[in-house]
Amino acid sequence: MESVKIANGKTPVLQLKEVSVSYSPGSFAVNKVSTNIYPNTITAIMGPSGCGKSTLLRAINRMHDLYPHIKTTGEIILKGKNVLAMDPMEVRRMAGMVFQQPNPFPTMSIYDNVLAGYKLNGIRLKKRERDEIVEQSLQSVGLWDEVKDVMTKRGSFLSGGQQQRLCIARALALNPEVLLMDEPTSALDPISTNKIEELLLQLKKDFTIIIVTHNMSQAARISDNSMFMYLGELVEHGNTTQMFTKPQNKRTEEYLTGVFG
Ligand SMILES: Nc1ncnc2c1ncn2[C@@H]1O[C@H](COP(=O)(O)OP(=O)(O)OP(=O)(O)O)[C@@H](O)[C@H]1O
Repeated sequence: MESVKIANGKTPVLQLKEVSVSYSPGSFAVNKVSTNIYPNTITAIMGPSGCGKSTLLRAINRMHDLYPHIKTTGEIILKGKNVLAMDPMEVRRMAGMVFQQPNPFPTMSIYDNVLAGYKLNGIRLKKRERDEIVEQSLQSVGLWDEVKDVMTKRGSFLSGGQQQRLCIARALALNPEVLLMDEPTSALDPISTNKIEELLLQLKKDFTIIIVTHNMSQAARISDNSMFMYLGELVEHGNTTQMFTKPQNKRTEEYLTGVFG
């Protein structure tokens, strides 16, 4: 398993040690995945449908906790903290999640949507702090100029691409250590997709991003490193350019060349 080539001289922001997830006893949707994710990188998780990409992403921010029958084992260390032993609310503050379908809270204003994480965490802020966080978060996703005069309108008033940028702003508002994105552009048109891709390249200067994608050209365009998963296992994790030109594993090569997928 490739790991040296992805180290960027910094301490890993996220460490996975033999992480397994099972939906039913004896079968593993994610099977002993171990690797490190380094700061200020974009990591693409690729692999055929059902290989465990979303399951792994959800394990990182403890979303499986909502269902007691789902068992997660191994160690997930985020910024030195043991995710599986932490308060799930704190984990979700440190590991922001963005989904395939833009999901702003439909009855909330754009302004309140950006601050939703604070509300859920019961964190009270002064009006000046709220205004600052909203402006800064919307600026960082390039949405401020488009929405600053319609801040009281509902999030659902925006276009799909704008809604997705609002959801990214909502995650960034909490200043997460890692941004987890599950196929964030697959419901968007090419122009909105392009905008999000450019945005992610900007955001990696300040954040660490993990993105599940079925779109190999997207992975090649924006990611520094790629993980290839197959049947719940992490087959290869390496520098994206290297993986696309010289995959180490035959399965990775077959997937990338379209033999299966
Ligand atoms: N809630 C669930 N209950 C039971 N099994 C599940 C559940 N969610 C996923 N699985 C199973 O776990 C395995 C991994 O699914 P997962 O959704 O993580 O794969 P994926 O690689 O993200 O797939 P896709 O690319 O199609 O989104 C699959 O066999 C799937 O059927």
